[in-house]
Amino acid sequence: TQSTRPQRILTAVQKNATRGDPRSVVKAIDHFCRNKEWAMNVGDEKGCILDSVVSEVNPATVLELGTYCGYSTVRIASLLPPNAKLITLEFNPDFAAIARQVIAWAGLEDKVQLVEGASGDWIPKMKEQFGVKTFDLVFLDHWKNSYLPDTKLMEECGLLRKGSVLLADNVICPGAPEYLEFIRSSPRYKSQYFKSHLEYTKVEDGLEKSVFLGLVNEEWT
Ligand SMILES: Cn1cnc(CNC(=O)c2cc(-c3ccc(F)cc3)cc(O)c2O)c1
Ligand SMILES: [Mg+2]
Repeated sequence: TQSTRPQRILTAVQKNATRGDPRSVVKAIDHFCRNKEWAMNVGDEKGCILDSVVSEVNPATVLELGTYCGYSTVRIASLLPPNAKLITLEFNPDFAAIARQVIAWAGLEDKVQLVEGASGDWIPKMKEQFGVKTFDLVFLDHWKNSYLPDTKLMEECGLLRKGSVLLADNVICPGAPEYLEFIRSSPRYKSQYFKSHLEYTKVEDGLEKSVFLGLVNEEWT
C-alpha cells in the first residue's frame, strides 16, 4: 500500500535523526521537506522565530493547536524548563499517530500530551481533564478559520491570563484575515507581526505574536 507523506516524514526521521536528540529530528524533517517533499511544518525560518518567543516566554504551560507531524511540538518541547507541560491538539488521527512516534523519537514524550479531537470540543475541557489553570503560551497552527473562534473560546473558558502569549502561524499564507483583524483591533491584545516566509519557500508569510492584556477597564463602562 502507498505510504502517506507523514509516514515518509517519520521514515526520514527514523533513518537520519538520532534517538533522543530533538535538534537532529528537526534537522531531518527540514532536510526532507526542503529537498524531497514540501510539507506544512512551521519550518526552519519561522521555527527560529518560534524558538525565540518560546525562550522569551519560558512557559510552564503551552497549548499547541494543530500538531501535524510533531515538528513544532518537538521544537517547543525541547526548549521547555523541567516540569513544564505542552498539550498539543490534532484533529486528524493519521497525523496524530505519526506525531506520537516523532515526539517519542525525539525523547520528549514526558513533556508532551498529544490529544486527538476537535479544538472546539477540547478547549472547554482543559481545566477538568488536564488540571490546567491558564496557558502561558498558545501556538495556533491548525485550521486558519478556527484561529478566531478558538481564541474567543479560550478567553471565555478563562484559559488566558494577563500576559499569556498567542503566537499564530500562517497569518499571511494561507492567511487568517478575520483573526488578524480582530486581534490587531482589540484593546485586550498587544500584537506584533514577525515577517518571514512560507516554510521551505520564498512566498511571504509571517507569525503574529499577541499578548493578552486581561479585561481592560473600559469594558465595564
Ligand atoms: C489538513 N490540515 C490539517 N491541519 C491543517 C492546518 N494547517 C494548515 O492548513 C497549513 C497550510 C499551509 C499551506 C498549505 C498549502 C499552501 F499552498 C500554502 C500553505 C501551511 C501551513 O503552515 C499550515 O499550517 C490543515
Ligand atoms: Mg502552519
